[in-house]
Amino acid sequence: MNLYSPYTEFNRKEWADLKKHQTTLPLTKAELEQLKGLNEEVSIQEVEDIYLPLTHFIDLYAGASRELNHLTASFLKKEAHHAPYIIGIGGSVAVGKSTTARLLQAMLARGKGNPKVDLVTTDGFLYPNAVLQEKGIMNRKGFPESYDIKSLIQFMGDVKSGKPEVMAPVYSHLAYDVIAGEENAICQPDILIIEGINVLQVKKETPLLVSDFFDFSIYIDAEEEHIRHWYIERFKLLRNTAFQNENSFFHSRFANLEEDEAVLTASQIWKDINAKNLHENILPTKGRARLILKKEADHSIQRIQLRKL
Ligand SMILES: Nc1ncnc2c1ncn2[C@@H]1O[C@H](COP(=O)(O)OP(=O)(O)O)[C@@H](O)[C@H]1O
Ligand SMILES: CC(C)(COP(=O)(O)O)[C@@H](O)C(=O)NCCC(=O)O
Repeated sequence: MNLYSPYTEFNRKEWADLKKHQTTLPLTKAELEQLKGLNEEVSIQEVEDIYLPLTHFIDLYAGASRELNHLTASFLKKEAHHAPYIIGIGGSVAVGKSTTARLLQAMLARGKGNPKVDLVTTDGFLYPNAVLQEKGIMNRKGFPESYDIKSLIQFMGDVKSGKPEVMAPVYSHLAYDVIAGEENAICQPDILIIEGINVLQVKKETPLLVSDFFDFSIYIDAEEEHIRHWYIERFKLLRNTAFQNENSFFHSRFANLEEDEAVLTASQIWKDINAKNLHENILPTKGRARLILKKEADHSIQRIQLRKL
């Protein structure tokens, strides 16, 4: 007997067949290049097969959610306030969350009525390095205790309740730290995408969860061996690019590593930090996502699972 699964599963072709006929691609190849992260592969075919049906589906959901807000307000004899449609994107370090988030942002913004779509990453809510050092958890960056989860939940609540301007702190991968005094203003977007490894986590210390504010959620999935490989390849690329910048936190540590040393270093960081975090805190949240996108070794999405309930 097959166990009940809360997900309906599609292979790539089945999913691609769901796209509306005669839809023109909202992105050019050049724009796609700009949105791609380091060591990420996304083809125009991927946009057509995966992201076009996905954008259409989210558009439908967002429209229905706006309608529901109006119905609820009318029932309560209140004015409907501006509540953004919030999409959470989770998954491992180096799985390609930021590429998916940027692609969705660009495509949703080109949809009917040209909605205002903002994107925030949860790394801005990491404690600054000085605080992590004080707490003795500098090697736990990305683990639940390294985030100021209360500020993140306050931020989500303020955005969802339609505050005219909510400030999001900014993280720099170059400085490997939150940038003191730098913030992005989030001003009543129609859609907010929030991306980060921790967005689907259940933390007992706070009565509310980040995901309580989500209208839709996506988990980017792949076999660990692929993600590990992507992490190491990206580290090798960073050694020749970002780490060469003298302002990079990693400049003095990693810029002059030989190739084999770089592979060893990246493998060690993966094993000690990111793989541990994946097993303990990220993978267990997969089943909480509305949609799971499973990537193969070439980064292409080949399996899509959509929650039935
Ligand atoms: N040390 C680094 N220096 C510069 N950029 C980095 C560094 N580490 C990660 N990045 C970039 O930061 C972004 C987020 O990376 P990550 O948190 O691993 O999530 P994902 O790969 O799932 O988007 C990616 O675009 C990646 O290329
Ligand atoms: C900053 C991150 C924790 C990701 O943060 P996110 O935006 O997912 O909240 C991650 O990219 C990271 O730096 N991890 C620490 C180990 C490492 O340097 O790979």
